[in-house]
Amino acid sequence: MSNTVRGAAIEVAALTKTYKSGDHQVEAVKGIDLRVEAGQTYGFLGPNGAGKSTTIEMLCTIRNPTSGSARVAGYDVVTQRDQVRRRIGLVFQQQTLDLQLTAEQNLRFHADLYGLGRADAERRIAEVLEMVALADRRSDVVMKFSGGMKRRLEIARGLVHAPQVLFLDEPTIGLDPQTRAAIWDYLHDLRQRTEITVFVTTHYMDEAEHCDRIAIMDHGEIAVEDTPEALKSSIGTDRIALRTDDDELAIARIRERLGVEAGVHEGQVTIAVPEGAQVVPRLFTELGVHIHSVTVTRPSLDDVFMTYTGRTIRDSEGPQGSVNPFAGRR
Ligand SMILES: Nc1ncnc2c1ncn2[C@@H]1O[C@H](COP(=O)(O)OP(=O)(O)OP(=O)(O)O)[C@@H](O)[C@H]1O
Repeated sequence: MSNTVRGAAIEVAALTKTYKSGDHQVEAVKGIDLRVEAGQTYGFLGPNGAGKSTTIEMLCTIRNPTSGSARVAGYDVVTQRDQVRRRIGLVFQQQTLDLQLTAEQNLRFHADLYGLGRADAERRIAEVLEMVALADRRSDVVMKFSGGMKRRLEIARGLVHAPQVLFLDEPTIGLDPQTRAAIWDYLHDLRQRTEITVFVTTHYMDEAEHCDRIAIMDHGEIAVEDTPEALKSSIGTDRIALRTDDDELAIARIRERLGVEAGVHEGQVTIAVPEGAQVVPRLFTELGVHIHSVTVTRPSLDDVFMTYTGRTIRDSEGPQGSVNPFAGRR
């Protein structure tokens, strides 16, 4: 099977999904448009409940759209489901390996499902095991593997049938930083060696930096879509985070004296201003509260996320959001 798709690997137009939940309806996806070029690594971000899983499930033909259309690897996800399925690889959050089988047996089982001939299967299995640095563990039962090794094997399995588009839903969730970094190394390597398109959801903003483009979804809509660099430049402000003796008073004074809205994020009073370093002296003279520490940072993808969703990605995992210092900037 050729690994090359010309033009768009994923094309989505006015895609919607409405769930019926008891006597009311949930509009999980509200008419989104997306285009992912072949060969790109595309990051799909958003707070919990934004509609990411629903979207990815529609793209993978697991769920039918309510309306609109989506083409993956050139085929329609509803009317050409089998063609789509043959050309995509899936690595979802749930662990789906057979722990009693060896690494190689798990991959062979998958190769059989996709109808790969014996010679092709052997070649691909050797290649993908090499790619995720598990070649020397091919004969070990998966039960003996660490969390990171299992994840790598899941990725290898998603690649056995040489898909044109690989869908990764939170591929590094719960892994330690070294293993996360290693998995991204494998993904980069994969991109160098093949023309695969990778569509990935993540809660880790540092990982989103690896993507060629990012879409941030919120409340069933695409809030913004661009390259990581362009998104960061679009913010145009620095972020100041303060530890104080009295956050409430600090927030009130910042509003009163500086005319800026502040919020508490991850335990720090946070504001967004154009030239952060120039504002710091005023904080000390005008707030009248004891300031333990101040940090000024240039815009990061965390700030981008906060600007467009009103939450940090870590806040968004909690039960409630918090005040958005970047509010009104969209
Ligand atoms: N089977 C379902 N029936 C009814 N409502 C659903 C169903 N699946 C999801 N939803 C609702 O649709 C909305 C979007 O959910 P979805 O799981 O797609 O979001 P998400 O961005 O993937 O979130 P997470 O990061 O938590 O996985 C939510 O309001 C959710 O409660």
